[in-house]
Amino acid sequence: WSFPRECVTPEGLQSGQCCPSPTGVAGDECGSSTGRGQCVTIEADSRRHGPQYPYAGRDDRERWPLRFFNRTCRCNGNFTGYNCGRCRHGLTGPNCDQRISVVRRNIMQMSTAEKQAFVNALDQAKRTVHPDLVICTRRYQELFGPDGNTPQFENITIYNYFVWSHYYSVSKTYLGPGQTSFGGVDFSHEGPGFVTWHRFHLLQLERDMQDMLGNPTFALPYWNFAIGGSECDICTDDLLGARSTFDMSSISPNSVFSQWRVICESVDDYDTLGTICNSTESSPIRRNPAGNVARPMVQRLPEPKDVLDCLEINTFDTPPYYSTSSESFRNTIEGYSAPQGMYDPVIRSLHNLAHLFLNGTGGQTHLSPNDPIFVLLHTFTDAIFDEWLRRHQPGDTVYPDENAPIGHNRRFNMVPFWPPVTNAEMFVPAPENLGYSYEVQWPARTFTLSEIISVAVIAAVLVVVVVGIIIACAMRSHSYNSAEALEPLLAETYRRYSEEDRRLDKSQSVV
Ligand SMILES: O=C(O)c1cc2cc(O)c(O)cc2[nH]1
Repeated sequence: WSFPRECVTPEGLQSGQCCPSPTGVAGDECGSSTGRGQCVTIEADSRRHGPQYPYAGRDDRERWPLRFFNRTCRCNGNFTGYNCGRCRHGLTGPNCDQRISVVRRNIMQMSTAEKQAFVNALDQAKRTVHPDLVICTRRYQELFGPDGNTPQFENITIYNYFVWSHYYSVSKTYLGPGQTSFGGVDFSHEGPGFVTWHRFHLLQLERDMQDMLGNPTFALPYWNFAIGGSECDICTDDLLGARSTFDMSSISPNSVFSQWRVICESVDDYDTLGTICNSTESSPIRRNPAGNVARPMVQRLPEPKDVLDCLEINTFDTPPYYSTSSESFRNTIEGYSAPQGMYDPVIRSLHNLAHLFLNGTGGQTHLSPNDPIFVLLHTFTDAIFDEWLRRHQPGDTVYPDENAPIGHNRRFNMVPFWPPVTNAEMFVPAPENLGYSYEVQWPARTFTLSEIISVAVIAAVLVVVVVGIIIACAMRSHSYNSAEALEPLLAETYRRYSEEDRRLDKSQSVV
C-alpha cells in the first residue's frame, strides 16, 4: 500500500489520520484555512461481497483503507489530492477555475515529434521518484519493522508506482507460514471494478506525468489493438520498441525500453514468505507478440467488429458479477466472454486477448504494467468503456451495490489508491466529469460475404415482388379503362335491344 510521505511517521500511523496541509502551515490541514477542504472520517463499504473470498480479517485490503487510516482530506469544489493542493483533472490555475483540454489520441496518428515526446516522458517517469507517495514493503502485521518503531516504507519512481499499485491489487492473500496463499481474490479484475479501477489507475499516472512535465494538458495516447492479424503495429523503435534481432522475446536495443527493468518479479517469495513487492528492479521486459505457439487462439489481435459487438451489449454487468458473467458488457470488454456477450471458459477476447497476444511480461497480471504497452492497451479499453457510457447512458443503479467480488462493490474504495476513491466515482462519462476525452473513430459495421449474399437475395426477391405488383396493377387498370371505354357502346346496344324486345313482346301479346 502507498500513502503520502508526510503520513507514514510512527505518530501519523498510530493516529490513523492522514490530513496534510498543502501549505505546510500547522493547523491548515487539507487547506481548510482557504476553503480547499477538511479532514473527515473515512467511509468504507460494509455491504456484502460475493462468495469468492471466504475470509474476514485476513487481508489488509479488506474495507480499504481502514486497516491503516480512518481520517483523510475531503476536498471542496475544483480541488483534489491527498492535501487538496491540486486541481481536478481538466482544470488549472491558482484557484483551479481555468478549463484545459486533455485529449487522448491514437498513438499511430501522432507526429514523429509527438511520438518521441511521449516515449521520452514515459522514460522520465520510469526514472523520477514519486514526489508524494511512498510504498510499504511489509504487511500491516510487520509494518513497524523489527524494532517496532521503523515504518517499512520506500521511495518509488512514478512509473514503478503505477506497476506496483497494479501488483498490490492482484496479489494473493497471505494466510501464514507454511500455508498456501489464497489466489481467489483480485481487487482490479474479474468484476465490475475492472473498468473503474483501471480508469483511475491511468488517471493517476496521467496526473503524475502532467506534474512531472509541468504540462497540465499532457494526455496519454491509446493503442487501437482491435486491428486483427498477428502484427503488433506499435512495436517499432519510434514507439514501444521493435523485436530484437538477437532474441525473439526481447526488445530491440535501439529502443529505450530495452533498458527498462521490471519490478514485482519475485512473486513466489511474496506468496510463500508474506513479503510485498518493493521498488527493486530485476530483469528486462519480455515480449514476443503473436509468439505463443502453445495457444494459437492468442496469436491474433481482436477484430474491429469485436469492439462494435461489445458496444451493443445493453447490460453493464450481470450476476455473479465475475469472470463467469454472461451478457455482461464488463465481462466482454475485459475479455472473458465472446465479443457478443456469451460467456465461454475457453474464450479470450478484447482486453485479455490483447494482453495474452503480447506473450511475455505484458501477459502476466502481477507484472503486466512493467511493459509500457499496458498504458496504451488500457487507454483504448477505457475509450471503449467511455463510449459504452455515452451510448447507453446507464443510471446510477446499474453498477452493483453488493454481492460483487471483494473490492468491486459500488461504494468500495479502490485498493490501494490514496486518497480513497470509490468505484462509483469513476462510473461516469469522462468528458463531463473527469476532464478528459478521446479522439477516436469507431469502426463502421461491415458485412460478411454470407451477410452480403443474404441481403442481395432478399433485395432481389423484394424487387421481383414489387415489379410483379406494379405489373398486376397496371394490367388491372388497363382492363378497367378498356371496360369503361366500351361502356357507352354497350349501354347503347343494351338500350336498343331492350326497346326491340319490348316491341316484340307487345306484338306477340296482340296476336
Ligand atoms: O489469462 C488472461 O485472460 C489474462 C492475462 C492477463 C494479464 C493482465 O495483465 C491482465 O490485466 C489481465 C489478464 N488476463
